[in-house]
Amino acid sequence: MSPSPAMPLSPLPQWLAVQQHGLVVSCQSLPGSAMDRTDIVVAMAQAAVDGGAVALRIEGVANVRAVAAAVRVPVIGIVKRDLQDSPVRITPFVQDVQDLAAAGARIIAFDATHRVRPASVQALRDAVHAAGCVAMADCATDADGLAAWALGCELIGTTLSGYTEETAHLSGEDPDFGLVERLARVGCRVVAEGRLRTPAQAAQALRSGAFGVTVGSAITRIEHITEWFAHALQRAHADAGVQA
Ligand SMILES: CC(=O)N[C@H](C=O)[C@@H](O)[C@H](O)[C@H](O)COP(=O)(O)O
Repeated sequence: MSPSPAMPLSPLPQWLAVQQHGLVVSCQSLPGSAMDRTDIVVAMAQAAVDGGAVALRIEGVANVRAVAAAVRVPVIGIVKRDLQDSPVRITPFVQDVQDLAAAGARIIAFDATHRVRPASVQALRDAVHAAGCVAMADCATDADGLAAWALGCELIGTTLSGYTEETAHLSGEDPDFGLVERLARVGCRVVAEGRLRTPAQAAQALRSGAFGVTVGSAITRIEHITEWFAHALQRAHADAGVQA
């Protein structure tokens, strides 16, 4: 990305400004898992708040409604859909935005990547603002982030780095600290999100210039956490077998 002059920060409501440098916990059960129940999502959300989360990222209108009623911190609402004619999954429709706002989300996140999509980034941003909410643009690249920031989205998430065709080479890698740093350096308000697994990585994201940090799987997806440990044991066992 060619260097560009720092861009002015878009205004942020006071209730969100005070949460700068805080931890957002994404409480998203894997679809169909034993944890995929609204009462469990609410319990995870409450436990995350008790642990110090300043905001929660919640998927699905019913889950957003239940969590927003149960906690005092802001909810970042999303809806995930698997569409036939677009790779965009996160909050693809204007109607999704309106439903999330009605359910109590104060921040609404949506896919802001440059891909074939049912609703433009601008239309989604307009709908978020018309509902009186804060717009979080889930991005994969510098170009996505800069475009969303220029459109007036208040938060730029690195959520989709590693999850698009263009960035697939980054999947399985560390968090995309480079993307956080480059976008923050040119003046974007960045939320680091995606593949943050440890407190040290969360701290590194802040040092890279992030406004806030979102952690999901490493806190709320027992299946993933268990797999990480189980695979580590299998690898250690296999290594020991080779050495024996
Ligand atoms: C790519 C995509 O669809 N990400 C989703 C966005 O809401 C969630 O599945 C992630 O859990 C979330 O972004 C947090 O990331 P991590 O679970 O790596 O901490």
